[in-house]
Amino acid sequence: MTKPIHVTSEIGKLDVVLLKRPSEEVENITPDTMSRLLFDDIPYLPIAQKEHDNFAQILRDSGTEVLYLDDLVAEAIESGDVKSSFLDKMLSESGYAKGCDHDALREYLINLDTQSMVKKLMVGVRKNEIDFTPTDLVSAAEDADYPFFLDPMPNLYFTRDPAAAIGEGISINHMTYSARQRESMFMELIIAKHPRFADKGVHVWRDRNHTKRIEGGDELVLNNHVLAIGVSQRTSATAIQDIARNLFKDTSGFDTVLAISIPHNHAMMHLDTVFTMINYDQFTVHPGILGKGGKIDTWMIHPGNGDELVIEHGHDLKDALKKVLDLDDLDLIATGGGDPIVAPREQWNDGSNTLAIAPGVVVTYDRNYVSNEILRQHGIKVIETISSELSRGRGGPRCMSMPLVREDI
Ligand SMILES: NC(=O)NCCC[C@H](N)C(=O)O
Repeated sequence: MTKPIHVTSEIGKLDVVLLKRPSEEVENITPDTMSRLLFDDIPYLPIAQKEHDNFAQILRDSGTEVLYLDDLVAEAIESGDVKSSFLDKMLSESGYAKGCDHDALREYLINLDTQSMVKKLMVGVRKNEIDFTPTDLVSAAEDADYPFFLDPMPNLYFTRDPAAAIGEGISINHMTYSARQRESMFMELIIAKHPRFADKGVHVWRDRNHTKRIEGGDELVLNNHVLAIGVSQRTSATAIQDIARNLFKDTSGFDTVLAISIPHNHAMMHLDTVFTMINYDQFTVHPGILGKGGKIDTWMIHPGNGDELVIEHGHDLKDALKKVLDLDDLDLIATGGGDPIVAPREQWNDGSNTLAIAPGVVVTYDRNYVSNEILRQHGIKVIETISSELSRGRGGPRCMSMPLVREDI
């Protein structure tokens, strides 16, 4: 029987995927909180939902089973009978370990049915929702005008980042910014308590109880023994070495981690915003990540003695990919055709962030029409999804999907 998690490539036919339909958490973004919540604008929710439904339907029409995060979380809570303990953990990680505001929030949330409680945790709790005025010292010292008890989690529709499926296991991530750190609690809960995953032999290659950061947008499964990881704004060297050690010593089958350095900025926050695998030997690459003469820093990591890692530094992405994939040649397809105006414009709206649903078949945003046409010229089948509002969160089709099962290639 297929395992609940089985991902041995970026391109094998997508059988099962995890999505999160954007909901009212997006309507809790304000101009004041926008940049801290990692958004560049405020999406218009009804259109964002229509666009997301369109994306989900494309996947279903391609034979993919679509699971939704909030459903799995509610089912895991019910099945594990952990409503109370999960709520306490969430409140604690939201800054309310105890005290009168903890008690008021707890009272409000625990009395909701499980689905409503889960939704509320994701959407956030505004101060005016609860008839309660904190009188404790800590609250008095805080900004009285701040509108939320619990911050919204508007980035949840980017299911790619809080966790990553690798082989028959998962990395559950300690994320970089506080705006997203609580998100991975949901996947931790699902793996531990949901009947589809719990006690089904899902390995946790690295859990979220770390201080060093890693995010799923940086974790690309190139094949059944090679993982590429971005050295980025969101993923640290320590976390890369940690997960490499765990993969090498466990039963993962992985023997190579290829770390790829990318610029540390918001537009290119993860490796998958600038580089994705779309066929056995074809990749999208944003030319902005390549330095003089097309150079880029890479580190090929292999197991050494005991816990040691053997690390080989290089400067050529194509060479490194040819080596780890055992290919004579490969096709790096430049976003926007490498045009100095088109490439950064389309990359900004995730023109490099393609989701492969089978070898040579990708889902992309329709707005990146230059890059889409170039992909077609390179023989790729491109299925476009509508994208005016979803793209305001700075993530594309790969960011919005977490593959759980792919066919082997
Ligand atoms: N893998 C990705 O690149 N995900 C996009 C995440 C966008 C989100 N607003 C963030 O900044 O984390």
